Amino acid sequence: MYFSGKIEFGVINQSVSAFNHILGDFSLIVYQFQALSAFSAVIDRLGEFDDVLDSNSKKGDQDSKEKIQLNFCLISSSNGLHSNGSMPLSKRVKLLHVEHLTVQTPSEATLIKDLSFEIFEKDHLLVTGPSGSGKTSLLRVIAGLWSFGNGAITVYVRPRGDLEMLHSPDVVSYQVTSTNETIGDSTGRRNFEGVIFLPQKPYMVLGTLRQQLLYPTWTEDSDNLSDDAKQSDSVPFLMRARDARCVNERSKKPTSEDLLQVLNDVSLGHLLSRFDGLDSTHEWSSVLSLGEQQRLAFGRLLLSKPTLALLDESTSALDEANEARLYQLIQAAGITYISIGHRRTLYKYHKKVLHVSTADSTSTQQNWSFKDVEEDPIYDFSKQ
Ligand SMILES: Nc1ncnc2c1ncn2[C@@H]1O[C@H](COP(=O)(O)OP(=O)(O)OP(=O)(O)O)[C@@H](O)[C@H]1O
Repeated sequence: MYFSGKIEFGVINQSVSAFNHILGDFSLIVYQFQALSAFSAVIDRLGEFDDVLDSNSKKGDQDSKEKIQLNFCLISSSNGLHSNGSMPLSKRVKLLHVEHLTVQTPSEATLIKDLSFEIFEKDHLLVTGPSGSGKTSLLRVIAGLWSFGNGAITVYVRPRGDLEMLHSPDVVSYQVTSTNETIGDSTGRRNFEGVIFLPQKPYMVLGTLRQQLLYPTWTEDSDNLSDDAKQSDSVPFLMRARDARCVNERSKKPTSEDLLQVLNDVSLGHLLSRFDGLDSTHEWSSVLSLGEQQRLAFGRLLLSKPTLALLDESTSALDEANEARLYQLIQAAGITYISIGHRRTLYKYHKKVLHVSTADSTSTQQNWSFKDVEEDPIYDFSKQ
Protein backbone atom coordinates (compact mmCIF):
# COMPACT_ATOMS: atom_id res chain seq x y z
CA MET A 1 0.00 0.00 0.00
CA TYR A 2 2.94 2.26 0.75
CA PHE A 3 4.50 1.54 -2.72
CA SER A 4 1.18 2.04 -4.46
CA GLY A 5 0.95 5.39 -2.64
CA LYS A 6 -2.27 4.58 -0.75
CA ILE A 7 -0.70 5.14 2.65
CA GLU A 8 2.12 7.29 4.02
CA PHE A 9 5.15 5.88 5.87
CA GLY A 10 4.32 7.91 8.99
CA VAL A 11 0.86 6.31 9.21
CA ILE A 12 2.46 2.84 9.09
CA ASN A 13 4.78 3.87 11.97
CA GLN A 14 1.86 5.21 13.97
CA SER A 15 -0.10 1.97 13.41
CA VAL A 16 2.85 -0.17 14.56
CA SER A 17 3.32 1.93 17.66
CA ALA A 18 -0.45 1.83 18.46
CA PHE A 19 -0.51 -1.95 17.99
CA ASN A 20 2.50 -2.39 20.32
CA HIS A 21 0.80 -0.20 22.88
CA ILE A 22 -2.41 -2.26 22.81
CA LEU A 23 -0.41 -5.53 22.88
CA GLY A 24 1.52 -4.29 25.94
CA ASP A 25 -1.73 -3.41 27.75
CA PHE A 26 -3.33 -6.79 27.06
CA SER A 27 -0.09 -8.63 27.95
CA LEU A 28 -0.16 -6.97 31.36
CA ILE A 29 -3.41 -8.82 32.10
CA VAL A 30 -1.92 -12.11 30.80
CA TYR A 31 1.41 -11.79 32.64
CA GLN A 32 -0.13 -10.51 35.89
CA PHE A 33 -3.11 -12.88 35.82
CA GLN A 34 -1.97 -14.75 38.95
CA ALA A 35 -1.38 -11.57 40.97
CA LEU A 36 -4.72 -10.11 39.84
CA SER A 37 -6.66 -13.25 40.81
CA ALA A 38 -4.92 -13.30 44.22
CA PHE A 39 -5.81 -9.61 44.66
CA SER A 40 -9.43 -10.34 43.74
CA ALA A 41 -9.56 -13.17 46.30
CA VAL A 42 -8.24 -10.81 49.01
CA ILE A 43 -10.85 -8.20 48.10
CA ASP A 44 -13.58 -10.89 48.27
CA ARG A 45 -12.43 -11.98 51.73
CA LEU A 46 -12.26 -8.39 52.98
CA GLY A 47 -15.78 -7.83 51.61
CA GLU A 48 -17.09 -10.88 53.48
CA PHE A 49 -15.29 -9.76 56.66
CA ASP A 50 -16.88 -6.32 56.35
CA ASP A 51 -20.35 -7.89 55.88
CA VAL A 52 -19.88 -10.02 59.01
CA LEU A 53 -18.80 -6.97 61.04
CA ASP A 54 -21.83 -5.04 59.78
CA SER A 55 -24.25 -7.84 60.64
CA ASN A 56 -22.67 -8.27 64.09
CA SER A 57 -22.92 -4.59 64.92
CA LYS A 58 -26.59 -4.59 63.81
CA LYS A 59 -27.22 -7.70 65.92
CA GLY A 60 -25.36 -6.02 68.81
CA ASP A 61 -27.68 -3.02 68.59
CA GLN A 62 -30.72 -5.29 68.68
CA ASP A 63 -29.33 -7.28 71.63
CA SER A 64 -28.12 -4.26 73.56
CA LYS A 65 -30.85 -4.70 76.18
CA GLU A 66 -29.46 -8.15 76.96
CA LYS A 67 -25.87 -7.00 77.38
CA ILE A 68 -24.04 -5.99 80.51
CA GLN A 69 -24.15 -2.22 80.99
CA LEU A 70 -20.72 -0.86 81.86
CA ASN A 71 -20.50 2.79 82.92
CA PHE A 72 -17.60 4.93 83.98
CA CYS A 73 -18.03 7.79 86.39
CA LEU A 74 -15.58 10.53 87.22
CA ILE A 75 -15.07 10.88 90.97
CA SER A 76 -15.28 14.47 92.11
CA SER A 77 -13.24 15.53 95.08
CA SER A 78 -13.57 18.24 97.66
CA ASN A 79 -11.55 19.19 100.69
CA GLY A 80 -14.74 18.45 102.59
CA LEU A 81 -14.53 21.06 105.33
CA HIS A 82 -17.85 21.77 107.04
CA SER A 83 -19.22 25.29 106.78
CA ASN A 84 -18.07 25.94 110.37
CA GLY A 85 -14.54 24.95 109.32
CA SER A 86 -14.50 21.68 111.25
CA MET A 87 -13.10 18.52 109.67
CA PRO A 88 -15.67 15.88 108.74
CA LEU A 89 -15.05 12.19 109.23
CA SER A 90 -13.29 11.05 106.11
CA LYS A 91 -15.67 9.41 103.68
CA ARG A 92 -14.99 6.23 101.84
CA VAL A 93 -14.55 6.50 98.10
CA LYS A 94 -16.60 4.05 96.07
CA LEU A 95 -14.63 2.62 93.13
CA LEU A 96 -16.87 -0.13 91.81
CA HIS A 97 -20.58 -0.94 91.96
CA VAL A 98 -21.79 -4.25 90.54
CA GLU A 99 -25.60 -4.58 90.35
CA HIS A 100 -27.52 -7.77 89.58
CA LEU A 101 -24.79 -9.04 87.30
CA THR A 102 -25.28 -12.35 85.54
CA VAL A 103 -22.20 -13.47 83.58
CA GLN A 104 -22.64 -15.93 80.71
CA THR A 105 -20.48 -17.59 78.05
CA PRO A 106 -21.12 -16.80 74.36
CA SER A 107 -23.19 -20.02 74.23
CA GLU A 108 -25.37 -18.54 77.04
CA ALA A 109 -24.28 -20.96 79.77
CA THR A 110 -24.57 -19.06 83.07
CA LEU A 111 -21.33 -18.69 85.05
CA ILE A 112 -22.29 -16.24 87.82
CA LYS A 113 -25.88 -15.49 88.88
CA ASP A 114 -27.25 -12.16 90.08
CA LEU A 115 -24.04 -10.82 91.61
CA SER A 116 -24.14 -7.52 93.53
CA PHE A 117 -21.38 -5.88 95.56
CA GLU A 118 -19.56 -2.60 96.08
CA ILE A 119 -15.84 -1.94 96.35
CA PHE A 120 -14.54 1.11 98.17
CA GLU A 121 -11.02 2.45 98.10
CA LYS A 122 -8.53 0.00 99.69
CA ASP A 123 -11.24 -2.69 99.88
CA HIS A 124 -8.83 -5.04 98.10
CA LEU A 125 -10.96 -7.96 96.88
CA LEU A 126 -9.87 -11.58 96.47
CA VAL A 127 -11.93 -13.67 94.03
CA THR A 128 -11.74 -17.40 94.68
CA GLY A 129 -13.53 -20.48 93.39
CA PRO A 130 -13.03 -23.71 91.49
CA SER A 131 -11.45 -23.76 88.05
CA GLY A 132 -13.97 -22.86 85.35
CA SER A 133 -16.42 -21.13 87.72
CA GLY A 134 -16.09 -17.80 85.89
CA LYS A 135 -13.53 -15.78 87.89
CA THR A 136 -11.57 -14.60 84.85
CA SER A 137 -14.80 -13.89 82.98
CA LEU A 138 -15.91 -11.61 85.84
CA LEU A 139 -12.67 -9.62 85.65
CA ARG A 140 -13.01 -9.39 81.89
CA VAL A 141 -16.53 -8.01 82.33
CA ILE A 142 -15.25 -5.31 84.72
CA ALA A 143 -12.43 -4.47 82.28
CA GLY A 144 -14.95 -4.13 79.45
CA LEU A 145 -13.55 -7.11 77.54
CA TRP A 146 -16.61 -9.37 77.93
CA SER A 147 -20.28 -8.43 77.73
CA PHE A 148 -22.24 -11.70 77.66
CA GLY A 149 -24.95 -11.65 80.32
CA ASN A 150 -26.89 -8.83 81.93
CA GLY A 151 -26.78 -6.42 84.83
CA ALA A 152 -24.89 -3.18 85.42
CA ILE A 153 -21.38 -2.22 86.48
CA THR A 154 -20.24 1.27 87.38
CA VAL A 155 -16.52 1.98 87.63
CA TYR A 156 -15.52 5.21 89.38
CA VAL A 157 -12.25 6.74 88.21
CA ARG A 158 -10.52 9.81 89.48
CA PRO A 159 -8.58 12.41 87.53
CA ARG A 160 -4.87 11.71 87.42
CA GLY A 161 -3.03 13.50 90.17
CA ASP A 162 -5.81 13.01 92.71
CA LEU A 163 -4.20 9.79 93.94
CA GLU A 164 -1.17 11.76 95.06
CA MET A 165 -3.51 14.40 96.52
CA LEU A 166 -5.35 11.80 98.53
CA HIS A 167 -2.19 10.69 100.26
CA SER A 168 -0.95 14.17 100.88
CA PRO A 169 -1.15 15.14 104.57
CA ASP A 170 -3.00 18.35 103.60
CA VAL A 171 -6.04 16.50 102.27
CA VAL A 172 -8.32 15.38 105.05
CA SER A 173 -11.17 13.91 103.08
CA TYR A 174 -12.03 12.80 99.66
CA GLN A 175 -15.67 12.74 98.79
CA VAL A 176 -17.79 11.21 96.09
CA THR A 177 -20.52 13.72 95.45
CA SER A 178 -23.94 12.97 94.10
CA THR A 179 -23.01 14.76 90.90
CA ASN A 180 -20.48 12.27 89.62
CA GLU A 181 -20.12 12.85 85.93
CA THR A 182 -20.63 9.87 83.67
CA ILE A 183 -17.67 9.80 81.30
CA GLY A 184 -18.35 6.72 79.27
CA ASP A 185 -20.51 3.69 78.78
CA SER A 186 -20.03 0.25 77.36
CA THR A 187 -19.54 1.72 73.89
CA GLY A 188 -17.04 4.39 74.86
CA ARG A 189 -15.30 2.41 77.58
CA ARG A 190 -11.85 2.55 76.06
CA ASN A 191 -11.49 6.28 76.54
CA PHE A 192 -10.81 6.46 80.22
CA GLU A 193 -8.03 6.47 82.69
CA GLY A 194 -7.87 4.37 85.79
CA VAL A 195 -8.30 0.61 85.34
CA ILE A 196 -5.56 -1.83 84.36
CA PHE A 197 -6.07 -5.55 83.75
CA LEU A 198 -3.04 -7.79 84.40
CA PRO A 199 -3.41 -11.29 82.96
CA GLN A 200 -1.51 -14.31 84.26
CA LYS A 201 0.88 -14.10 81.31
CA PRO A 202 1.62 -10.43 80.70
CA TYR A 203 1.81 -9.07 77.17
CA MET A 204 5.43 -8.35 76.25
CA VAL A 205 5.68 -5.63 73.60
CA LEU A 206 8.33 -5.76 70.88
CA GLY A 207 11.00 -3.23 71.79
CA THR A 208 13.31 -2.14 74.55
CA LEU A 209 13.13 -2.74 78.29
CA ARG A 210 12.13 0.93 78.63
CA GLN A 211 9.17 0.37 76.28
CA GLN A 212 8.14 -2.71 78.28
CA LEU A 213 7.91 -0.63 81.44
CA LEU A 214 6.12 2.29 79.80
CA TYR A 215 3.46 0.03 78.23
CA PRO A 216 0.48 0.56 78.13
CA THR A 217 0.35 4.09 79.53
CA TRP A 218 3.11 5.75 77.55
CA THR A 219 3.40 3.78 74.32
CA GLU A 220 5.00 5.45 71.32
CA ASP A 221 1.96 4.50 69.25
CA SER A 222 -0.37 6.37 71.56
CA ASP A 223 2.09 9.31 71.51
CA ASN A 224 1.77 9.39 67.75
CA LEU A 225 -1.99 9.03 67.60
CA SER A 226 -3.92 11.87 66.11
CA ASP A 227 -6.49 13.62 68.30
CA ASP A 228 -9.28 12.00 66.27
CA ALA A 229 -7.84 8.54 66.82
CA LYS A 230 -7.44 9.22 70.53
CA GLN A 231 -11.15 9.97 70.78
CA SER A 232 -12.27 7.02 68.72
CA ASP A 233 -13.07 3.49 69.77
CA SER A 234 -10.33 2.17 67.51
CA VAL A 235 -7.68 2.56 70.20
CA PRO A 236 -6.95 -0.81 71.85
CA PHE A 237 -8.14 -1.05 75.44
CA LEU A 238 -4.70 -1.45 76.92
CA MET A 239 -3.36 1.64 75.18
CA ARG A 240 -5.89 3.62 77.18
CA ALA A 241 -6.11 6.86 75.27
CA ARG A 242 -7.14 9.61 77.60
CA ASP A 243 -10.45 11.37 77.83
CA ALA A 244 -9.99 15.09 78.07
CA ARG A 245 -12.54 15.26 80.90
CA CYS A 246 -10.61 12.62 82.81
CA VAL A 247 -7.15 14.13 82.68
CA ASN A 248 -6.44 17.71 81.94
CA GLU A 249 -2.85 17.06 81.06
CA ARG A 250 -1.12 14.02 79.85
CA SER A 251 0.46 12.33 82.88
CA LYS A 252 4.16 12.93 83.18
CA LYS A 253 6.29 10.33 81.45
CA PRO A 254 8.61 8.59 83.92
CA THR A 255 12.30 9.44 83.64
CA SER A 256 15.09 6.86 83.35
CA GLU A 257 15.69 7.26 87.11
CA ASP A 258 12.01 6.42 87.79
CA LEU A 259 12.29 3.31 85.63
CA LEU A 260 15.50 2.17 87.37
CA GLN A 261 13.87 2.72 90.76
CA VAL A 262 10.82 0.65 89.78
CA LEU A 263 13.01 -2.13 88.38
CA ASN A 264 14.86 -2.31 91.69
CA ASP A 265 11.56 -2.20 93.61
CA VAL A 266 10.24 -5.26 91.77
CA SER A 267 13.60 -7.06 92.20
CA LEU A 268 14.53 -6.84 88.52
CA GLY A 269 17.60 -4.60 88.87
CA HIS A 270 19.78 -7.43 87.58
CA LEU A 271 18.18 -7.17 84.12
CA LEU A 272 20.09 -3.94 83.48
CA SER A 273 23.50 -5.63 83.49
CA ARG A 274 22.18 -8.79 81.87
CA PHE A 275 20.63 -6.92 78.91
CA ASP A 276 22.89 -3.87 78.66
CA GLY A 277 20.67 -1.12 80.07
CA LEU A 278 17.16 0.12 79.41
CA ASP A 279 17.48 0.53 75.66
CA SER A 280 18.44 -2.87 74.35
CA THR A 281 15.89 -4.80 72.33
CA HIS A 282 15.16 -8.49 72.90
CA GLU A 283 12.35 -10.94 72.46
CA TRP A 284 11.29 -10.44 76.06
CA SER A 285 8.68 -13.20 76.24
CA SER A 286 11.47 -15.72 75.44
CA VAL A 287 14.38 -14.29 77.42
CA LEU A 288 12.47 -13.57 80.66
CA SER A 289 10.97 -16.24 82.89
CA LEU A 290 7.21 -16.02 83.58
CA GLY A 291 7.99 -14.83 87.13
CA GLU A 292 10.20 -12.03 85.74
CA GLN A 293 7.48 -11.06 83.25
CA GLN A 294 4.96 -10.92 86.11
CA ARG A 295 7.29 -8.68 88.14
CA LEU A 296 7.76 -6.44 85.09
CA ALA A 297 3.97 -6.16 84.80
CA PHE A 298 3.81 -5.00 88.44
CA GLY A 299 6.49 -2.44 87.52
CA ARG A 300 4.07 -1.09 84.90
CA LEU A 301 1.36 -0.87 87.56
CA LEU A 302 3.63 1.07 89.91
CA LEU A 303 4.43 3.58 87.15
CA SER A 304 0.82 3.98 85.94
CA LYS A 305 -0.82 4.01 89.39
CA PRO A 306 -4.34 3.14 88.16
CA THR A 307 -7.35 3.70 90.40
CA LEU A 308 -8.24 0.01 90.15
CA ALA A 309 -6.01 -2.93 89.18
CA LEU A 310 -7.52 -6.24 88.05
CA LEU A 311 -5.00 -9.02 88.78
CA ASP A 312 -5.81 -12.36 87.18
CA GLU A 313 -3.44 -14.81 88.91
CA SER A 314 -0.75 -12.20 88.28
CA THR A 315 1.64 -13.62 90.89
CA SER A 316 1.07 -17.31 90.11
CA ALA A 317 4.70 -17.87 89.03
CA LEU A 318 6.27 -16.09 92.01
CA ASP A 319 7.57 -17.36 95.32
CA GLU A 320 5.76 -16.16 98.45
CA ALA A 321 8.42 -13.58 99.37
CA ASN A 322 8.24 -11.87 95.98
CA GLU A 323 4.44 -12.06 96.01
CA ALA A 324 4.32 -10.38 99.45
CA ARG A 325 6.73 -7.66 98.29
CA LEU A 326 4.68 -6.83 95.18
CA TYR A 327 1.39 -6.65 97.09
CA GLN A 328 3.00 -4.39 99.71
CA LEU A 329 4.34 -2.13 96.95
CA ILE A 330 1.00 -1.65 95.20
CA GLN A 331 -0.75 -1.12 98.53
CA ALA A 332 1.80 1.57 99.41
CA ALA A 333 1.23 3.16 95.97
CA GLY A 334 -2.47 3.59 96.89
CA ILE A 335 -3.74 1.22 94.19
CA THR A 336 -6.95 -0.67 95.01
CA TYR A 337 -6.94 -4.13 93.46
CA ILE A 338 -9.16 -7.12 92.71
CA SER A 339 -7.16 -10.35 92.48
CA ILE A 340 -7.93 -13.86 91.41
CA GLY A 341 -5.82 -16.48 93.12
CA HIS A 342 -5.81 -19.94 94.61
CA ARG A 343 -3.10 -19.55 97.28
CA ARG A 344 -4.13 -19.18 100.91
CA THR A 345 -1.29 -16.70 101.45
CA LEU A 346 -3.18 -14.17 99.28
CA TYR A 347 -5.85 -13.66 101.96
CA LYS A 348 -3.40 -11.52 103.96
CA TYR A 349 -3.34 -8.80 101.31
CA HIS A 350 -7.11 -8.48 100.87
CA LYS A 351 -10.01 -6.98 102.81
CA LYS A 352 -12.94 -8.69 101.08
CA VAL A 353 -13.42 -12.09 99.55
CA LEU A 354 -15.81 -13.13 96.78
CA HIS A 355 -16.22 -16.88 96.51
CA VAL A 356 -17.78 -18.10 93.26
CA SER A 357 -18.91 -21.71 92.99
CA THR A 358 -19.67 -23.59 89.79
CA ALA A 359 -23.16 -22.60 88.60
CA ASP A 360 -25.90 -25.22 88.70
CA SER A 361 -27.96 -24.92 85.52
CA THR A 362 -31.03 -26.45 87.21
CA SER A 363 -31.08 -23.91 90.06
CA THR A 364 -31.89 -20.21 90.10
CA GLN A 365 -30.00 -19.63 93.38
CA GLN A 366 -27.01 -17.30 93.59
CA ASN A 367 -23.68 -19.14 93.35
CA TRP A 368 -21.49 -16.64 95.18
CA SER A 369 -20.76 -15.20 98.60
CA PHE A 370 -19.19 -11.83 99.37
CA LYS A 371 -17.79 -11.10 102.82
CA ASP A 372 -15.02 -9.52 104.89
CA VAL A 373 -11.88 -11.59 104.65
CA GLU A 374 -11.77 -12.05 108.46
CA GLU A 375 -15.11 -13.88 108.27
CA ASP A 376 -13.63 -16.53 105.99
CA PRO A 377 -12.28 -19.56 107.90
CA ILE A 378 -9.30 -19.77 105.51
CA TYR A 379 -8.13 -16.35 106.70
CA ASP A 380 -6.97 -17.78 110.04
CA PHE A 381 -5.00 -20.50 108.26
CA SER A 382 -3.40 -17.92 105.95
CA LYS A 383 -1.92 -16.05 108.93
CA GLN A 384 -0.12 -19.12 110.23
N1 LIG B 1 -14.24 -17.29 74.91
C1 LIG B 1 -14.95 -18.26 75.47
N2 LIG B 1 -15.92 -18.89 74.79
C2 LIG B 1 -16.66 -19.86 75.37
N3 LIG B 1 -16.50 -20.27 76.63
C3 LIG B 1 -15.55 -19.67 77.36
C4 LIG B 1 -14.72 -18.65 76.83
N4 LIG B 1 -13.85 -18.26 77.79
C5 LIG B 1 -14.13 -19.01 78.87
N5 LIG B 1 -15.14 -19.86 78.60
C6 LIG B 1 -15.70 -20.85 79.53
O1 LIG B 1 -16.25 -20.16 80.62
C7 LIG B 1 -16.01 -20.88 81.83
C8 LIG B 1 -15.34 -19.96 82.84
O2 LIG B 1 -14.06 -19.60 82.38
P1 LIG B 1 -13.11 -18.69 83.25
O3 LIG B 1 -11.81 -18.56 82.52
O4 LIG B 1 -13.82 -17.44 83.60
O5 LIG B 1 -12.93 -19.60 84.55
P2 LIG B 1 -11.99 -19.42 85.81
O6 LIG B 1 -12.85 -19.57 87.02
O7 LIG B 1 -11.18 -18.17 85.69
O8 LIG B 1 -11.05 -20.71 85.66
P3 LIG B 1 -9.52 -20.93 86.09
O9 LIG B 1 -9.46 -20.87 87.60
O10 LIG B 1 -9.24 -22.32 85.57
O11 LIG B 1 -8.70 -19.87 85.40
C9 LIG B 1 -15.16 -22.08 81.46
O12 LIG B 1 -15.99 -23.22 81.41
C10 LIG B 1 -14.62 -21.75 80.10
O13 LIG B 1 -14.46 -22.91 79.33
